[in-house]
Amino acid sequence: MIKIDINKQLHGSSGAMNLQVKLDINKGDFIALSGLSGSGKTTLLRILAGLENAKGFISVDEKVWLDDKNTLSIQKRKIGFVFQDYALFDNMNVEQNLLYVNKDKKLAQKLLAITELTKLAKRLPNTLSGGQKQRVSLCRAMMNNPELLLMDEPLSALDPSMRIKLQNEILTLHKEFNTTTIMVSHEPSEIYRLANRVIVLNQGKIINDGNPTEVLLKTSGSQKFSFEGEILDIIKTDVIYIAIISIGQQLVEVVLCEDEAKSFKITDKVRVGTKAFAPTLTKV
Ligand SMILES: Nc1ncnc2c1ncn2[C@@H]1O[C@H](COP(=O)(O)OP(=O)(O)OP(=O)(O)O)[C@@H](O)[C@H]1O
Repeated sequence: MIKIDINKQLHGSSGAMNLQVKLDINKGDFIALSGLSGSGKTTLLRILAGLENAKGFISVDEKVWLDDKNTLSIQKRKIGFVFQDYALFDNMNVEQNLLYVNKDKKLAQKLLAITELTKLAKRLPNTLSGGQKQRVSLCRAMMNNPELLLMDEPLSALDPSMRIKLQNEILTLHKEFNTTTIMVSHEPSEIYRLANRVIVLNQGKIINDGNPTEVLLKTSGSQKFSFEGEILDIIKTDVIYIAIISIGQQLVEVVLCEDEAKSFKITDKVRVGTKAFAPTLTKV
């Protein structure tokens, strides 16, 4: 069990903001940490890693990492940290990057095999693709036998097919080592696939905490579908108005009556929902 009860005064984009997080995490949990830009996600990970100080309390399996009197140093916390920008040692090959953390060759070989990197063990990082580099940094984080694996948007720089490949490898590693994990992610499909719990931060506070279905499913009442989008245009035709809304990569049209049209404006963020049709699926 990991117990967290911390606070830290931050300089948010609109003035002072108190990061205040109280949280118990079960061993083996995979937590997705989500929330708007500037809500405090990275700072929370950095506090857990010991890279940043804060007031409060952190304990991992009864061992105190932070309290009023003591702050356990980064080196003494069993943490694995995976950053968006890989942060590998460029002058060391893949295997050396792993063995730098821990000389356990057997573990290094196992991790490289799981992530299909065995053949690349002697290559330098700058000869690897982004996806391969991120697999190396994931392996390197696991070399520490971490009690807590922290990942800050590790897949956001990768293209969609590489993202899915890496998601599968993260899942395989999680099944194999059962490492308690906190991963910053904004991607619902990624969160759904990987996490068993989602925590949403806003202005430094937890505003939502639950399983992915509870937190991510945005339909309510009798709504069958609901998507978030932005109004790009509102066009008046004979008697009705048509709102052009961008949702992901697509544009959709929604018919509005005059009163509705007047209550929205271009650039409004909206939720498009529907109640009364039976959806069909076709492969694309
Ligand atoms: N050490 C610090 N002292 C004071 N303020 C800080 C400190 N570190 C970060 N901040 C501020 O706290 C706010 C939260 O930053 P943080 O990077 O944690 O947000 P985030 O949720 O990770 O955002 P993003 O999704 O954009 O990465 C920002 O406004 C930032 O400028």
